[in-house]
Amino acid sequence: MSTSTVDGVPGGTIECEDLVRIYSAEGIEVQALQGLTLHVAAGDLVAVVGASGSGKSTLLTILSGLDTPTAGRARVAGTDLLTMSQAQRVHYQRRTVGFVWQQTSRNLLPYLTGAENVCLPMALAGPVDSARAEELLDLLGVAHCGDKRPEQMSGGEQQRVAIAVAAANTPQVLLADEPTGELDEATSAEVLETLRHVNAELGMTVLIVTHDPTVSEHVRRTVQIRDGRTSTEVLRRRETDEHGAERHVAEEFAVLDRVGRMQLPQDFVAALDLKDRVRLALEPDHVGVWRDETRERQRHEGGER
Ligand SMILES: Nc1ncnc2c1ncn2[C@@H]1O[C@H](COP(=O)(O)OP(=O)(O)OP(=O)(O)O)[C@@H](O)[C@H]1O
Repeated sequence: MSTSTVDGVPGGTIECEDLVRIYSAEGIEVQALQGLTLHVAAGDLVAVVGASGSGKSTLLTILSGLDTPTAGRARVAGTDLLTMSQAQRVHYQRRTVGFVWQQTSRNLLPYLTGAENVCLPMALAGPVDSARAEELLDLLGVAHCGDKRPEQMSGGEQQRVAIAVAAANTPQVLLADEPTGELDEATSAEVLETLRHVNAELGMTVLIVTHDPTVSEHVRRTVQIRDGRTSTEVLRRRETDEHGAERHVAEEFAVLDRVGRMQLPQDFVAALDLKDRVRLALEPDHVGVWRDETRERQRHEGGER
């Protein structure tokens, strides 16, 4: 297969600094994002994971240009999401970013075939290149769905065609909101591999938002959101030992913001029963964090008196 028409544009960066989103409903304010900072390099493949209500969908809605943050900075592929005009927003949504949503009904029109669905975003943005649509479906392993309507496809096929739709206008960034939410484990793995393929073959930056922790096995970088802020990250890489054997190495990092704030992973806090106040010490090459024994001592002495 020729790659001449499916060549992508180089991926775009995602830069979020101190992002805040406050929803007000009937006098009650909810801080869905509380100063979230996230930087994604061009061409990277990143998963954002977090519990229900942690702010994942809010972040994705902002990155897709459907919502505006209350405060902070957000730039995607050089577009400032806080100051863009209406015309820029339309261009941004048609050309700069592509989206895959959890619900297939939001991704594909039921009365169009797979190929027609892929051609639709092209028609909205300019001339239709049906050869490119076919090549995209082929690249994503769903060429056989070109003539089928969504109801004639399996859930996994629908999501892979949806990825082709999202990639139709060669966006620099592809955003996926719970793309495997309605799929079983094996089909989920297939869809995640398809996103990985899009990233590797077309060079698009791919950001997947999910509550599914197994996604981290398919991506290089997993960012955890907690209470509307990025808390920890896991980076995965392949390493070859001196005998030539390949192994996967996963390292956990905490995210430090501009003013030096970070969140300790929940399991670290629980393991050492850390609460209220911790003792800190700067060592030559690391920072030590201990339980506040002084408080316990004072409490103990107070009890003895
Ligand atoms: N339109 C809205 N109006 C009021 N509050 C909202 C709105 N959208 C989200 N929220 C609140 O903001 C917080 C973050 O919600 P968000 O949907 O971003 O979380 P999430 O991590 O995507 O959760 P889930 O995995 O359940 O979709 C939650 O407390 C939610 O109730």
